[in-house]
Amino acid sequence: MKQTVLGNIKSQPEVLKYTLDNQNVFVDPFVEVFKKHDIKKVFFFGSGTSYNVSQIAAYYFKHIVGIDASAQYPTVYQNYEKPDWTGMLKNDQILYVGISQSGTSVSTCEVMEYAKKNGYLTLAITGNLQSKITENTDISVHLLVGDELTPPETKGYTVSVLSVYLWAIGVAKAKNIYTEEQYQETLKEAADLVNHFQTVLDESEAWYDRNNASIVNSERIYVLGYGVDYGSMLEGVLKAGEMLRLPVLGYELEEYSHGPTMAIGPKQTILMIGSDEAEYERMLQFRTAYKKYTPRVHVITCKDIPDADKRDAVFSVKTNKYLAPLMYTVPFQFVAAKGAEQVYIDTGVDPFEESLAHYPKAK
Ligand SMILES: N[C@@H]1[C@@H](O)[C@H](O)[C@@H](COP(=O)(O)O)O[C@@H]1O
Repeated sequence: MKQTVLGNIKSQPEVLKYTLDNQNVFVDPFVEVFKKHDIKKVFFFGSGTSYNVSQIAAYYFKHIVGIDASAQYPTVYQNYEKPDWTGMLKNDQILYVGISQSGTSVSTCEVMEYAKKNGYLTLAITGNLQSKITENTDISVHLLVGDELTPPETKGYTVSVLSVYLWAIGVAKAKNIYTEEQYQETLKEAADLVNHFQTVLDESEAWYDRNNASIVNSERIYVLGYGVDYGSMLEGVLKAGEMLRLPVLGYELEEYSHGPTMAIGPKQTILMIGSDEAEYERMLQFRTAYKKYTPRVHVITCKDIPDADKRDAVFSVKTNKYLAPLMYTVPFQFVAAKGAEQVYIDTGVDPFEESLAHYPKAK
């Protein structure tokens, strides 16, 4: 049967559970690199959805593992950055991680080749272990998403975020940053979220269904995020942009208040993503202010909002701020896929036929 984006979205409870249950496949080889080498810095690379995952991965490695980590656009990195501007690190203290579900994104493959040629440690995570990216990396591990045969990635995103989270807590355990007890506790939190993912889907779809009329009729959509959910914001922008195809703009929460607000109007939709971090109260302050200019203000969170209304998606499933991006992306998946369906866009077809972004698939 032909895959659909909506079908892939709805398969997430199952595919996330499979990923969690089989995590040794991709966690063990990754943690091994940290056991063998004194890694001081990690670069994460990816394109599109996989770049957005890289943003979240870098956050995890900085804030869970306590290591220097960053997400980079492959081409920008290759042309304008250096592995170590201080010149103090040895090659085997720097790890390059390429994230590519297909394994064929041109710039991600190229930056990994560049890193390998220059003698740095390279590791890829991909859904296809025969793909191009695996030719250019020391180690390739399997992204357990199965086939995603639609042009936009949805389940690929959540499986990738869960995978990089499991990497981070696995490394935290190996480096004694987490005690065995803390590790088990965090693993349990991940399992709890995965086991409740059907509720996340149901609540996201119900939220979309009660708000769809105003969302698909927006003159533009703004997505605002902060902290770890800066990456969630990027993914929200990408999904709505590639499927619903309305003008969609994304900003860091505070940054949006510096100018873009001059254009605010009643036919604009503002979607704010909020985890349990320093900016949470600030987001609620902005929510009250923006509501004076447009009624279409939505907060997506699992924290309590004292005056939550039907525009907000307040999940009954609760989780920590690191895992929350897994669920906060789901409302955007529905905006993108169901919204597209309602305006007769076929998300199974990519109308842009130029094969510039990807290498051809391995046979
Ligand atoms: N339209 C897709 C995006 O949805 C995807 O995120 C990107 C990266 O793909 P990959 O993860 O396979 O490198 O490729 C294409 O551009």
